Amino acid sequence: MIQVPQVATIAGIDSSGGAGVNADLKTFHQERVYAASIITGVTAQNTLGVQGIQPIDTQIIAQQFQAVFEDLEIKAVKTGALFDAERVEAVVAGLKRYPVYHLVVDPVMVAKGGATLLEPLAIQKVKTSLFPLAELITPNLAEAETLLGRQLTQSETIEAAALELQAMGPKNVLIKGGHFAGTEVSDVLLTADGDFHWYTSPRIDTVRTHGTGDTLAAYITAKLAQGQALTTIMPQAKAFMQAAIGESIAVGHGHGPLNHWVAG
Ligand SMILES: Nc1ncnc2c1ncn2[C@@H]1O[C@H](COP(=O)(O)OP(=O)(O)OP(=O)(O)O)[C@@H](O)[C@H]1O
Ligand SMILES: Cc1ncc(COP(=O)(O)O)c(N)n1
Repeated sequence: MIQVPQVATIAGIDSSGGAGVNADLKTFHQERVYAASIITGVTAQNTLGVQGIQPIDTQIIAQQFQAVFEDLEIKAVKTGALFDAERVEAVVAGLKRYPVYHLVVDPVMVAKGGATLLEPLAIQKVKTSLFPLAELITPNLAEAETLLGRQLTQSETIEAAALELQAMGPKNVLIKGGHFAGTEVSDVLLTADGDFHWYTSPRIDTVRTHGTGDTLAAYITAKLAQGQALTTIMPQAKAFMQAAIGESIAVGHGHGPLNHWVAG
C-alpha cells in the first residue's frame, strides 16, 4: 500500500469552483497529498461575485471533525472562510479536541467581489482563540489592516505589523502583498526565530485571481504535511502562484479561477 500524507481543509464551498474548499482540494491533489474537507458553509458565487451564503450547522461541523479525525491520519490542516463567531467557536473546539501541529490559518474576511466572509464580530475570536493554535497565519494586506486596526503602507510598517500579529500567538506570519499597488508583488514571512523573509515577483496584470489566497495557503499546507520547512516552501509556492495566475484558463466572465494544473 502506498502511504500518502493526509491533510484537511476547513472552509466554505464556492459553487463556481474557483476559491474556498474547491481551490484547496485542487491544490492538494496537484501537490499529491490526500485531502479531507470539513465544510463550514456553502456559497452561491461565481467569478462575478457572491450571491448567497449559508453557514453550516455547528453540530454537523463537530460531526465532520469526529468523522475525519477519528479515522484519517491528518498531518496538516488549513482553515479558510469561517463566516461568523459561532462557526469560529465550532472550529476552535474541533481543533482543540483534535490538535495538529501544522495548522495554517488563512483569515479570509472579504471575497474578491466584496462580500463579507467573516462577520466583524467574529474577528476578535479569530485573534484570541484561533491564532494561538496556528503554525502559520496568512492574512493579505487588507486583512492585516483590519486585524490591527490601522493602515499599512510601507515595508517597515508591514514588518512591525507582522511582529504584532505574531504576538497574538501564531508561530509564523505571512503577510501577502497581492493587494499592494505597483509592478511587483511582495509577500513577507516572519518566522518563529524573528527573521523576515521577503518574496517578490512581477505583478501579473490580470483580474483572473479568484482564489489566489486559498491556493497559496493550501500549497503551503501540502508541503508542511510533506515535511518541508516554511523557508524552503515559500520560493516554490511563489513560483506555483506565478504559473497558476499567469497561464490562465478561460472560465467565467469576471475574476476567473487559477490554473491548478501547472507544474508545482
Ligand atoms: N497579480 C498578481 N501577480 C502575481 N502574483 C500575485 C498576484 N496577485 C496575487 N499574487 C500572489 O498570490 C498570493 C496570494 O496573495 P493575495 O494578496 O492575492 O491573497 P488574498 O488576497 O488572500 O487572495 P484572495 O483574494 O483569493 O483571498 C501571494 O503570493 C501573492 O503574491
Ligand atoms: C467560499 C470562499 N472562500 C474563500 C473565498 C476567498 O477567495 P477570493 O478572495 O479570491 O474571492 C471565497 N471567495 N469563497
